[in-house]
Amino acid sequence: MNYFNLPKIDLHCHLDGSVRPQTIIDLAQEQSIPLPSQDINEINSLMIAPETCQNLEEYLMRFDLPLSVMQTEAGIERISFELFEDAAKENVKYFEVRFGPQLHQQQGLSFKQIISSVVKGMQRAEAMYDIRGNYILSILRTFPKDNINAVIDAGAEFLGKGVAAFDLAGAELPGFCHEFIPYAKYAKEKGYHITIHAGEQGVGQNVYDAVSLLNAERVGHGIHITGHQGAYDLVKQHNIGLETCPSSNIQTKAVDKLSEHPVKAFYQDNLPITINTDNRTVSNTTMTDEVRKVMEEFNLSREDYFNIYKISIEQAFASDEVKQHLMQFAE
Ligand SMILES: O=c1[nH]cnc2c1ncn2[C@H]1C[C@H](O)[C@@H](CO)O1
Ligand SMILES: [Zn+2]
Repeated sequence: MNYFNLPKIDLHCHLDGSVRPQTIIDLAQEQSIPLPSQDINEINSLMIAPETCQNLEEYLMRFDLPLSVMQTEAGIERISFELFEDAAKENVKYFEVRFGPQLHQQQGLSFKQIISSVVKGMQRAEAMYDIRGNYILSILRTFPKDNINAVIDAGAEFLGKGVAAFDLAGAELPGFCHEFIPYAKYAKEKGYHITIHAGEQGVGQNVYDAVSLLNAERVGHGIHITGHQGAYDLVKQHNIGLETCPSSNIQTKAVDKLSEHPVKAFYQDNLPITINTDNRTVSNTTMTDEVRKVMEEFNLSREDYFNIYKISIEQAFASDEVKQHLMQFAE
């Protein structure tokens, strides 16, 4: 099967984990930021999380370098444009990209400037290519909470105009959801969709909490519902979208190898699974690669692929008009 040509939908991809290495070099030069090397291969290998990663925390250390050049409006706009361009060129028809506005204030940008820059880059790509998208605002779970509502307020202006949802990301501790109830409630009241990274690092209860306490409509990863019957049943009962990211899960040791990934078992049990990249540079992947890996490892057919494509449409935080557009590509 030609995986490159298949129409694809990516609902879980981080902007800062998906920066082109050459862009890091260009922007560092423009912004007079010293780099450990000027060699593109060296920069690339500094950003890719190695197979020897022990856990999610080690994986997350790869984001400092890209973030160092994502502190100006022009840099952020360019990186957003290029990510949508890269995705469009491999036939991604709809793309939800997430990022943490709190990580882009090192040089004093306001949340409005930051969010407006990512949206502008996305819209420039949408005008040039056959791709549609939305942004998801990720709050870092380990950061101080005093500016979370300011992020939500700044993003609310862009709802329906490039921003669609609220997320929690970063290291996953057991029980983290309890601390974020008022923030998720506030985001929901403002009109955000809710997706939460949960059940990535072994804690199925976190998925249960994300759905029951934070009103999550989808969860990032969610794979550890396998060890928690209550979470599994809740996901099934409420048709909660599971944003699986197989390569990333292997790097963070969420699973030991692809054959042990529960994505096929979930699919066979009619859970709404989607296939996504998580971080194109840090996980050294594309949607073409993720789809190929899953289909080949689990012997999925073309019909299975389009079932998953349609689940992604159903789970997308997109307008009805965009969903209708995406249905044109379905078989
Ligand atoms: O897979 C992930 N799990 C939890 N947090 C993640 C993952 N990938 C990236 N992040 C974090 C690191 C980024 O700096 C942040 C915003 O994109 O989100
Ligand atoms: Zn993620």
